[in-house]
Amino acid sequence: MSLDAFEVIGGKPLSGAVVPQGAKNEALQVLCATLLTEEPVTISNLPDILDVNRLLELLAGLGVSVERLAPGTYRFEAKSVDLSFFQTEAFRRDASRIRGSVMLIAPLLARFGQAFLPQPGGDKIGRRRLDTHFTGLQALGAVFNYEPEQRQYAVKASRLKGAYLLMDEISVTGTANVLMAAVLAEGVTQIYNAACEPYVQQLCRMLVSMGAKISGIGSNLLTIEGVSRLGGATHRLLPDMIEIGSFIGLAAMTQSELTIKDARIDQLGIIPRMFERMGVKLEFSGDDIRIPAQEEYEIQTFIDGSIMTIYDAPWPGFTPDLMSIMLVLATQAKGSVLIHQKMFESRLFFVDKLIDMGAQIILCDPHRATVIGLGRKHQLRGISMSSPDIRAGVSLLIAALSANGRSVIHNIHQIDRGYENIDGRLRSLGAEIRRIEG
Ligand SMILES: CC(=O)N[C@H]1[C@@H](OP(=O)(O)OP(=O)(O)OC[C@H]2O[C@@H](n3ccc(=O)[nH]c3=O)[C@H](O)[C@@H]2O)O[C@H](CO)[C@@H](O)[C@@H]1O
Ligand SMILES: C=C(OP(=O)(O)O)C(=O)O
Repeated sequence: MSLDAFEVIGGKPLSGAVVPQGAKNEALQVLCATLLTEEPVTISNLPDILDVNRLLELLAGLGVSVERLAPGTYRFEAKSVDLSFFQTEAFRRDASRIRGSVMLIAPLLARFGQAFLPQPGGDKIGRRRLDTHFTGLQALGAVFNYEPEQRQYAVKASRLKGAYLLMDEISVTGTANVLMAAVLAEGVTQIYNAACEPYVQQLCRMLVSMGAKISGIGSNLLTIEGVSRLGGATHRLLPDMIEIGSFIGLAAMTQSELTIKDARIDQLGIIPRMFERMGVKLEFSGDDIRIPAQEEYEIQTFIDGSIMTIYDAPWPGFTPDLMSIMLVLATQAKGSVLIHQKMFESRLFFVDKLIDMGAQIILCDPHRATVIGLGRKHQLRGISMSSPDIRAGVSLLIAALSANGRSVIHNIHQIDRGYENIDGRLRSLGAEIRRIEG
């Protein structure tokens, strides 16, 4: 049996400073982009997490030279790419484990004229369609084929030609894919209704430093003038904004004083403001965020006195990946909030575990949950539970750290997908947590 569970003894305030890891979702994009050139690309601040390590293995399998220069810093050289790797069982297995593998498609299509992909993995949080990716690539001239029996996607193109694209939804990885095809396409491409999350902006910046011509970075209209080849680059990942939000939630729930160092506050959009709406005090000093120990926090109401709603939206709206953290945070707040998870259909079901721990939550439907904050009148109680997805997993971990007594969280490889050495870092803040068989 593997050590796939955490044992947590909760109820202890933590204290200290944390440096956020590099952003998981940015890492998955820029790693795929290394395939766009035969010249060396060096990327630093890569987090040591399951999803990144799996993608590194996929790149190595494709023949990319992957050289670790220092912890978190790697040099990539995609000089001789081996497309026969697509036919291997290793490729099928590893590519279907992570969501990020979907972004291998466009760079391979753009540089070698073909790509295959099994149904990519990632969180099981409801339907996650890929239509936007493929209709975008088709508009640039690719021929697309889906084999339903094998759940396998294939694309081919002898040449890609720039076009005007109105994306049918704002997709983060979809935008990244089409963008990576467009940079090497002939002529001008416009991507309207593009996603503009910091992950996508960072990918654009790295592509520009490789020689791509992109304007409109940070907006929902990207204009790309294709070039015939791209060169090498050096790129550093932003701190992971979802991890930053997770630590803010952790500090408030456990009444701890924590400092998040080098948080790139300028890149966090409305994330800090949303925590402030939940009553969490934040102090900004330079690029650090200090969360003072707070006995209680009170959820604000809207100006007219009506109940607060927190809902997700494409950037610059509030990221769906922090909705579970907001929900758990609300369980101990003073006041009530409606959590409205608009994007994903199965991301709120973990509330059952919080209810078992003593939280007051009404799951209205798969997208909405009303939380009636306990206002610290009762502490949550430790229980045994299983982590359904990465963010629910961390939310349950936060709940367990704030709860009275012992909790066991199973299925923690879900958390390890996106949080580097989370138990070690929590221990250094004073948490009682260890890995056990599960
Ligand atoms: C590896 C990676 O980067 N994963 C992130 C990426 O996933 P990913 O790129 O897979 O997610 P998409 O942006 O494509 O869309 C997410 C889901 O929301 C739906 N949708 C999308 C836009 C919209 O306005 N309304 C709507 O309902 C889509 O149909 C899809 O089911 O972006 C998601 C949305 O920020 C994040 O949760 C994931 O962590
Ligand atoms: C949903 C997430 O990841 P993925 O898209 O890799 O499943 C996430 O990071 O919250």
